[in-house]
Amino acid sequence: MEYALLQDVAFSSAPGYATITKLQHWPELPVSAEQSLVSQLQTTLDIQQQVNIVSMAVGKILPLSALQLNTAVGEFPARGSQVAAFEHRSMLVLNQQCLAELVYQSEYAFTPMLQRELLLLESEWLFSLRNALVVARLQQLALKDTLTGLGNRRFFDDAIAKAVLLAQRNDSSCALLLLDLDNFKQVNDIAGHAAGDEVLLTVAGCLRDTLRATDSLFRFGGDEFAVLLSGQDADSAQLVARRLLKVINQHHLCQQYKVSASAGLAQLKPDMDAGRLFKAADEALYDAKNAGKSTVRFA
Ligand SMILES: Nc1nc2c(ncn2[C@@H]2O[C@H](COP(=O)(O)OP(=O)(O)OP(=O)(O)O)[C@@H](O)[C@H]2O)c(=O)[nH]1
Repeated sequence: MEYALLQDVAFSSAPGYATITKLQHWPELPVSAEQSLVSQLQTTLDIQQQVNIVSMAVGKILPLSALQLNTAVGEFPARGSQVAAFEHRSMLVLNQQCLAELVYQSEYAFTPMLQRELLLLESEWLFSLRNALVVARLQQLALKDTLTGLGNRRFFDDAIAKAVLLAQRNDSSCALLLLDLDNFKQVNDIAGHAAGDEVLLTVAGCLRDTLRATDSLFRFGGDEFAVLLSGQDADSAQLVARRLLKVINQHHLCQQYKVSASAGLAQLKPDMDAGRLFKAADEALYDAKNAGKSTVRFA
């Protein structure tokens, strides 16, 4: 079970450099200096914390300016990292599986002897890192729609609650757009489930390409999608909604299958909580469907 999941965490491509921040803010770690690196790493399954532990250990070998772990589940710079003159990259491999890439930066050159020391240190990390990657991957999977990779309903429930709280605290805008495809069922009925999946992937692609923040996109299952808009995007939500519908409705695959999208849009008002915002958008979507589909209605 564990090893099958590991296929998922395989590092497929080497990401680029990450943004790095200042050295003096490196935090104190809640582990004693006497503990071995392995036992320190075993205290946490959090990748970021493991990176911070390793960066402290590397700091005892050489004056380190930056450390970043690049994985299939994200990039993890050690807090306090800053760009330096010399860089050394190392692939972390366990049982012939590439777990991650580790990027070191220092104002001092990485001599062959230093590289050997770093290799020894890396070897102490591999099992803890493998376990942390599996956990991170499972957490990601639990929040993602398997077909499109968009956030799922569980992710959405959490995200809308946070977005509403944030908007209320900052006195900023927040809007919710609910989309439902029109005539989607017939794609499955006429062209088969695979063609239906292709249409759903196409719509997800249209949403991704049209919107900036992909983490505000969700699929609830079936042919229902949600878009959470915050700040300036929420202020121009009507424009965004019309643009999204246009992109979907004009896509050649949607036209081929005569699929379009209907949408309901609601803006957060002072007396609303997340539940009421959702209800308002849902009612607007219902109105859009009743109005003959392929249109957007505003709450
Ligand atoms: N291909 C595919 N179909 C799915 C998936 N999930 C749900 N469906 C199908 O999506 C359809 C959604 O039904 P409806 O929303 O009633 O279909 P519709 O034709 O768009 O109805 P209107 O919204 O009234 O236009 C059902 O036939 C489901 O079986 C999926 O992951 N892949």
